[in-house]
Amino acid sequence: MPERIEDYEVLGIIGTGSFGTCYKVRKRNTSHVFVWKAVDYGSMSEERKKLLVSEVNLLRELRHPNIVRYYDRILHKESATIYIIMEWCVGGDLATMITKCKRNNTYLEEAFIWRALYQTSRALQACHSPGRPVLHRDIKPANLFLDSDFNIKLGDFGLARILTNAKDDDKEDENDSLYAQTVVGTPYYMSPEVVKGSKYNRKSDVWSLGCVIYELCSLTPPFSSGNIKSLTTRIKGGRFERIPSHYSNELQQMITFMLTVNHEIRPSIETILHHPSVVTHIATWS
Ligand SMILES: CN(C)CCCNS(=O)(=O)c1cccc(Nc2nc(OCC3CCCCC3)c3[nH]cnc3n2)c1
Repeated sequence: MPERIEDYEVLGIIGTGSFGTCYKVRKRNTSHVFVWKAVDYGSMSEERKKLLVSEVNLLRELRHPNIVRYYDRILHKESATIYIIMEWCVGGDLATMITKCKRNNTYLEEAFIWRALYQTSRALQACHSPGRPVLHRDIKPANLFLDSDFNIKLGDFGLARILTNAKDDDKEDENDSLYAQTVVGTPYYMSPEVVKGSKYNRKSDVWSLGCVIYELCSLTPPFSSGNIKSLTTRIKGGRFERIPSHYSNELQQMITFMLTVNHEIRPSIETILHHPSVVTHIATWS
């Protein structure tokens, strides 16, 4: 029996993402808490709607301990809204965690940062697997969530890409780079190759992940500026301050490796997961 929106009780709104409104909901018959993202598809063209439904169906197949679980979708024709039902991540997102550290003048534990690197890499490995290259395109702290055991959950798969364009279906964006279209804020995590207009590729996710891991250490992104022009110049230059001195040289070297400007020599996710530093740190933790 397909689910209906009446099966859920809305507990509250938690915000609007790059594509729709996000609610915390409780399923009436089990009391389990979920998130649903309500997306208005009323203004979408027929083919965009088909793309959206096929993308959401694809997401339901993405089952991984470090990827936010997509459970189901409810097509509410009366309001031309699709409700995407997802796992509620009780620990919130890394952007909020970084903000709290800045406010309290505290730094994150190095062990947590290695774990975040490992778990996010495992999530990307699942997306980069040859069978189904679902490139993420929007790796940033606000898209990385935490469960009750502080495990990382990568969220907002692909959706941002498809749904951000949904609004202006009629007009094509002048900048065709899909990544640029999905960036709803300042592109702090955009890779040099995408800045230069090349196609987004698996190594672009590695660059963005490098920026996120840097930010978990320094509480600020490796490349920032007041305007996009100088930000993109800094990204292409690839130079950044060392992470705070209490973090190990090993972690500094791993981040430097991921932030290699030339994507051809930048490590792949596989290289990162098999890197001796990662293997050593994960062994001490697990
Ligand atoms: C940085 N801020 C904009 C957001 C801070 C975050 N606070 S919050 O939203 O209340 C909060 C507090 C505690 C837990 C959670 N859990 C959670 N949040 C999601 O999305 C957040 C939402 C995404 C669109 C933009 C607005 C925020 C999930 N998506 C799938 N599973 C999710 N689980 C959220």
